[in-house]
Amino acid sequence: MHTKENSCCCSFEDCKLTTEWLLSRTRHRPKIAVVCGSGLGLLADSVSNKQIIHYEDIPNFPVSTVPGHEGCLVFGQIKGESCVFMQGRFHLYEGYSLCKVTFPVRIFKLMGVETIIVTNASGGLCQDFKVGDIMVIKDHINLPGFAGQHPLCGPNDERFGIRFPCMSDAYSKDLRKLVLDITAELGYSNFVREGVYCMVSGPNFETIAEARMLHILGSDSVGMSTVPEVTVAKHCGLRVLGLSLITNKVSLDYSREEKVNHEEVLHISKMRAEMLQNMLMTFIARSHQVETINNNNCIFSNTV
Ligand SMILES: O=P(O)(O)O[C@H]1O[C@H](CO)[C@@H](O)[C@H]1O
Ligand SMILES: Nc1nc2[nH]cnc2c(=O)[nH]1
Repeated sequence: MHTKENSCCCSFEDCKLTTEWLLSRTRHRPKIAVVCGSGLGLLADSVSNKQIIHYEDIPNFPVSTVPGHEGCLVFGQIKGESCVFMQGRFHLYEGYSLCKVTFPVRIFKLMGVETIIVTNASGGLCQDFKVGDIMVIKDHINLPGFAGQHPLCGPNDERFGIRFPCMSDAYSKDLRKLVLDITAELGYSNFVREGVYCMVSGPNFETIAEARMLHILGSDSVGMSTVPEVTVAKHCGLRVLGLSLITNKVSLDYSREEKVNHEEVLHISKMRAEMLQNMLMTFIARSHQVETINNNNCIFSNTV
């Protein structure tokens, strides 16, 4: 639980220091950030004029501890658009506070990023979903947040955003429409869905009773990430697109014998990364078509 004393390990000044360090080491000025989910680091393969910076070299940055999360920032361009890819994200179950988990999102904001694309691997709860489907995230359920594990708990720094941000439109409707149009053009509509992602803390996968409960609550897929990053992104006025790769079907039935494991998650992610990459490249090239920036909350913008 957060207390007043330990609630913020990543102050505005810490963020500023890290941002200045990065801006002094790269000429890239990304407008789009992509967070790569488990096994999805390959998404950065199509970046041109690459510059790679390892997390361990960046002041205040956490390091990746989970297989399938490489642990570096990849700066460069996709079809002329300046981007940064996070090859490796941080999770609550790694022992990081949610301030640390979401630290990179604030750094991106301070660097001048306007749009964040958050990807993940998740388990399908919706019975219509198949392994390998891609779910465009329409909304989320912040289950740890209900219990006080929330990245915005603690003193609110108005330079990032307001105390009580609205979350009913966390995932930009315009960006969702654009990505759905693109998937139709690419002929991917048969395996692209829209749905609600639920975050649990992990690290264990769900019991059957838990999975049934999440399904009844309206979750279409479940994972152990994304929601803190999206919450902080929305708080500071970034436009958000969320894409969830269904790597396994979550069992709702005591008679099912299949058992999920992380290796299988990584295997499916790698198999589907190319398709996701095609979607992302086209999306990034056309994202400027959607001009509406969610800047209502943040009073601080790229003036570090
Ligand atoms: O959400 P990402 O980072 O894609 O990873 C997902 O895959 C891992 C479990 O296999 C968990 O970390 C879960 O959250
Ligand atoms: N909690 C959870 N996270 C996942 N990440 C990938 N698959 C799953 C899953 O089935 N459950």
